Amino acid sequence: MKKIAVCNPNAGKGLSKRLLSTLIPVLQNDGIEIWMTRSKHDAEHRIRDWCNENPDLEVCFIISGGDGTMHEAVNGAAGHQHASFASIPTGSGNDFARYFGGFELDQDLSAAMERSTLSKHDVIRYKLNGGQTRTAVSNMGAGFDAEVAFSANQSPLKKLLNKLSIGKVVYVLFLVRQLMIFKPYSLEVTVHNKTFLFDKVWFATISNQPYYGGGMKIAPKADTRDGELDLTIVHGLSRIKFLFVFLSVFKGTHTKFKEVYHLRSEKVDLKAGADVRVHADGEDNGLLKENQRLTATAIPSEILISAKLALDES
Ligand SMILES: Nc1ncnc2c1ncn2[C@@H]1O[C@H](COP(=O)(O)OP(=O)(O)OP(=O)(O)O)[C@@H](O)[C@H]1O
Repeated sequence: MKKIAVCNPNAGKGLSKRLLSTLIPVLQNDGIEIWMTRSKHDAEHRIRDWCNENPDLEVCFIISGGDGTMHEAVNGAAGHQHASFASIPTGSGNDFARYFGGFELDQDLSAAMERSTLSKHDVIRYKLNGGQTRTAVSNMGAGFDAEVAFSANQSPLKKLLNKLSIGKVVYVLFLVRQLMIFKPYSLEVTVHNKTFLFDKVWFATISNQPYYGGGMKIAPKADTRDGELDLTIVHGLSRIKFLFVFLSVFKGTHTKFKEVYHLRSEKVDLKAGADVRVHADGEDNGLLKENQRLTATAIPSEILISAKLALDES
């Protein structure tokens, strides 16, 4: 099988650049083709071009980066019947690798991949504001969390703090800022042909697997082999209580609060009462426009993942 390593030097708040000096000789030694991404969306475009030129070749895209790079890779390869994916987690969040299992930087990668398991998993197929259909692997969401990530990533402060190796501080600063200014919104949710209205929503997350935001267990029981999506809505809270509940997501204990609504369905349809920012696998997807829809469907056994451990063994 052809193996292509797609390496994002920008992942891990720049840390990846240093890690790549260890990784590249290993990849070269294993005879793996190496692509360095040159900009945002580069991985997606190059993978799409490669798949169009080689529709019948079996390929494993080994992603050295975080969840955003994996998101781009999976979208680039959409429709290619013979693609699989593996992760060498060098991002900041790495929720894909946290759940599926990633490969280490300095090991004999080819040998490790020989011993690994290939398994099929569900993905989230979604449409925003009636636009193009896209895929998320781990999760997507609308509201507070998407706004924190967006504003932190836009900020010139981020570059400066990354240089000082304290890049995570910028998220804390923007979390506090959003906590003060975020305006909870109303949300119409349609599942199983029934429509529910939620008021004062802080965020709504659609999960394929438990983790998001770098290890927060937002949907503790989500499973990528059940053909369903887990919807979590946090609503009707004061700012102070929201902070408390948001922090409890790290442990997955938020589910006991009455303001945290959860359900499981193969399809979810959301309509917001205001413009709300959306992320997919932590990547900014722009705004869900007022009175427009975000529809998400679980596509069973759609993605082939090469991982160090079968999930049953982990
Ligand atoms: N050469 C590059 N220069 C600038 N940005 C890039 C480059 N290559 C990829 N990117 C972008 O870098 C962003 C961050 O990548 P990624 O999400 O993989 O890392 P991360 O944010 O550190 O990890 P995680 O998503 O797991 O928290 C993505 O939006 C991706 O499109």
